[in-house]
Order: sequence, then C-alpha cells, then structure tokens
Amino acid sequence: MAEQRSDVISWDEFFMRVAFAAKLRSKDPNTQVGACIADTDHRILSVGYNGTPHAITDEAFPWGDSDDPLNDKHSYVIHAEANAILNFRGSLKDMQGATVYVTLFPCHECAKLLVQAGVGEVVYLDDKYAGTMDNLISKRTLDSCGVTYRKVQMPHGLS
Ligand SMILES: Nc1ccn([C@H]2C[C@H](O)[C@@H](COP(=O)(O)O)O2)c(=O)n1
Ligand SMILES: [Zn+2]
Repeated sequence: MAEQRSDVISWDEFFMRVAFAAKLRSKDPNTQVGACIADTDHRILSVGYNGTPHAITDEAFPWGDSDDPLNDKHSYVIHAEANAILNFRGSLKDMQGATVYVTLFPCHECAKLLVQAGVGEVVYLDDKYAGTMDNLISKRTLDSCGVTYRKVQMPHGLS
C-alpha cells in the first residue's frame, strides 16, 4: 500500500500562499499586499492585491510617497483587502464568518470594511506597522467587533 504523504500543507498555509501569490501582482514598489478570503468550508471566495483603480494606468500613477496628497500613492491605491471584498461575486451572506488571509495586517480602514463584510477572522503574515496609531485603531476595531486575529504559521515556508 502506498505511504501517506506526511508533508501536506495546512489550510492556513494554502490560503496564505494564495494571498502571497496575489501580492506578486502588485505594482507598488515599496509594499505589496495580497489577500485571500476563504469561507468556513475552506472554499476561496475572493482574492485581491493593492493596486490602482482600473482606469488609472501604472505609468500615470505616482508610486511614491509625498507630503502633497495629489502626488501621494496612498491617496489612490485600493488596498488588497478592499479589492478582495470588491472582487467577490457571491452574496455577502456567504462571507459571514469567513477568514481573510492577508500578507500584511489590515489598516484601520480595511478593518472596518472586513467587519462590515462579515469576516470573522484575520490571519496575517506580517505586522510591520504594529504599534502605529493606524494599527492600534485597526486592532481596537477588530477587538470591539469580535473579529479574531492571529499570525499564521508557515512551517513549509513560502517557496
Ligand atoms: N493592510 C494593507 C496595508 C497597506 N496596503 C497597501 C497600501 C499601499 O499600496 C501599501 C502601503 O505602502 P507603504 O506605506 O508601506 O509604502 O500597501 C494594503 O493593501 N493593505
Ligand atoms: Zn487597508
């Protein structure tokens, strides 16, 4: 009888790999973010990455930081989590209690969107802005709304 495989990746690893693949599509030169939303039956509902609204071409886009909001990328970029929610083609009731896998901890604006979309859990890879005001607001929002969050374990790595 064939031996059973012992190195099958977990659902957490699988969905985080999907989120990681999505972030490879991002044109942001500084921070690429991917998100994958999976339902309680381990089905992928949607995927997204940080990018521009569709009519803005990469060439015309100011991909830098600037004190001038007109020339600051943050004024224009749609975050990975927001794109994942927007890309979802099903009924929002199917997203109730879903898990979002994100390569970077959600900002406070995305935290609000995820709560309203019905997401019940956030699993993140990196939290490089931990301790910033934005990050504290995000965590307070998630805590207040009963959305749990945890850092993913990737025993097989990402390659
Ligand atoms: N959870 C997040 C946080 C940030 N983003 C996007 C927004 C920008 O494109 C980039 C952050 O750039 P930085 O300020 O680090 O130069 O990441 C996101 O999609 N989701
Ligand atoms: Zn965000």
